[in-house]
Amino acid sequence: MTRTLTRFLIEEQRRHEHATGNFTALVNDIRLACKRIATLMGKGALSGALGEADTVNVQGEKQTKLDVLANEIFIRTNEWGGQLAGMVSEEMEQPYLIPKEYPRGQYLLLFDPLDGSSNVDVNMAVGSIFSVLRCPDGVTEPAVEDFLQPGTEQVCAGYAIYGPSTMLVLTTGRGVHGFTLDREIGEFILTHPDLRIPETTSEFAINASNSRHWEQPIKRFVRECQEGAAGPRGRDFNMRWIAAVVADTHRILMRGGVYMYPRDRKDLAKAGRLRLLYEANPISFLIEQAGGRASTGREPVMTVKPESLHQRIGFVFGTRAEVERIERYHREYNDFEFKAPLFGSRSIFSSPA
Ligand SMILES: O=P(O)(O)OC[C@H]1O[C@](O)(COP(=O)(O)O)[C@@H](O)[C@@H]1O
Ligand SMILES: [Mg+2]
Ligand SMILES: [Mg+2]
Repeated sequence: MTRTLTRFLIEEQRRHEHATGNFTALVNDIRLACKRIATLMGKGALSGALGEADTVNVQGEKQTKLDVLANEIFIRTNEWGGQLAGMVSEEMEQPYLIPKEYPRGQYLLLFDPLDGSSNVDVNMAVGSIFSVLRCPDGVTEPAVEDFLQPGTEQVCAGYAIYGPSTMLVLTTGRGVHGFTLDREIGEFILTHPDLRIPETTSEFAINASNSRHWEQPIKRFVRECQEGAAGPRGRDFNMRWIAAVVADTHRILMRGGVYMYPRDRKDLAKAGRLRLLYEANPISFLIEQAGGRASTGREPVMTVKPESLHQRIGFVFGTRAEVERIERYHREYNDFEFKAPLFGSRSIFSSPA
């Protein structure tokens, strides 16, 4: 008999002598929210919910109608169960506290209800990303600070990807496991147990239209990939960019690769494009649990102490050896920066372009 997500969660729960079942119930509610969004996404234009809403979120981005609906689904599906004390969403400026008519629990849920919003109207893969933290003991009305926990404090992280098939991929700190939605029985079936990222890769992902804003270490890494067999890497690389980090993450968990949305000079006020708490941290937990590495380019993402709910961060993740190479290029560049007068324009960092 195939193993369902429900069975997987119960078996995980049985491993913890003092487990109350609250965590299992929480993940089951998150699963239901993702199924509801999958059904909505599957309707496409028939849902009548394509296009932009006339609202702007805290990031200053125009919201799509589906951003708003997906957010509503996550809130309504998870608020009443009794496992949560509060939630944080990409689409809401302040934390959402569980209404008084519902019991409050010991967990905090942080999520990106719809990732890859720019793909929605063109029927491309999108997803939902979530991270679960413990609410500090004795806190029933969590304040912003209670959510600002480093990624290492996550008890669970995952995403749902709404593609040709709907999958849910998660970790509770014991490996990464992928479940495929069997639409006939409405249950997620364990189809990809113990995902491991391959040790080597010839695939990189970055939005090349930003190249003039990149810092030198990223320019060097991408240039060397593009030079391929004719350059210092001595082999050819291919490029992919889905414009939905959840889908780029899924590809990398399936067959390896390296994703970069680095800190750049496009908007110096922003430390990057992706959000630390509900995009970079949950993806980092998954990637590291699958044997990869997740970094800002300079340090592991999950050790970064968050300062605000919607802070952005430079993000590089995937096949460990490639991320370590990018980190080495940053260190070498920092060293070079301090000794610049000696090297002039002939250095490995000076881009020919
Ligand atoms: O438009 P760009 O620069 O390619 O950025 C794409 C990136 O932005 C995102 O769409 C941001 O996420 P949201 O869609 O949740 O806002 C990422 O998923 C994706 O990797
Ligand atoms: Mg997103
Ligand atoms: Mg989003």
